[in-house]
Amino acid sequence: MIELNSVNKIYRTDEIETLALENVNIAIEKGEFVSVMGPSGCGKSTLLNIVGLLDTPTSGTVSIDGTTLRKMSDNRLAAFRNAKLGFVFQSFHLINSLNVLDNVELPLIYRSMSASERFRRVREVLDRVGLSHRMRHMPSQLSGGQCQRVAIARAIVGNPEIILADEPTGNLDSKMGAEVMDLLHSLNKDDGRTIMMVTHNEEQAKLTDRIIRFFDGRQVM
Ligand SMILES: Nc1ncnc2c1ncn2[C@@H]1O[C@H](COP(=O)(O)OP(=O)(O)OP(=O)(O)O)[C@@H](O)[C@H]1O
Repeated sequence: MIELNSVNKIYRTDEIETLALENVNIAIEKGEFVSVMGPSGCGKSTLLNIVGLLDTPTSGTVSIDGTTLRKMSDNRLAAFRNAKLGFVFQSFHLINSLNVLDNVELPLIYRSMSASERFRRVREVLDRVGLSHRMRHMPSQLSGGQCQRVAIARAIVGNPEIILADEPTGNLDSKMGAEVMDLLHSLNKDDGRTIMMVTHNEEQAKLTDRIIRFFDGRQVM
């Protein structure tokens, strides 16, 4: 379902070239929960950005559900990303000036949905993450774990098949981290969503279906 073939990514600055990904070949099946691990600077975020269509490989191809993404226009790419992918980040990336409801509603604004339909959907996902009673709170009035659950609600509100999570528990204590992991496992097992998660936490990675390890831009077995 997610397929990377011979993907290379080179960052060029005036002074140096960095080969951030070298000949990466990955296939992730629908419904899999995969962890990506490796030391700092080995290319994990680059990989997630490429799978998330936020960046393009220097060479090689990325396809999602059989659609090869190289040839798409920016507009189509944005629509594809909005429909297929949900993102969760280490530092939540909530908009601090918007309340929980408005943050979660954001991905739906670009869809042709009535306001009442959008509200119904936001309520549904906030119920799913156990936070509908915090709908009118601002992010600053929530705990870190609650912020991450709001971010997860925002990631799933558009019903994407794939969730890309970049160190989703990196800013949380172990109890809140465990709650967020339980939620991700439920989104995988109960809702059948495919999850690709970058993590530094070996214990969490062991509980996923598969660990992809990187070192210096290359996959290691
Ligand atoms: N925009 C950029 N321009 C130049 N070099 C970059 C850029 N982004 C990343 N790199 C380099 O590419 C390599 C891979 O970086 P990446 O952020 O993917 O690593 P990472 O494994 O996610 O690291 P961390 O665990 O510290 O977040 C690093 O050597 C980094 O310095």
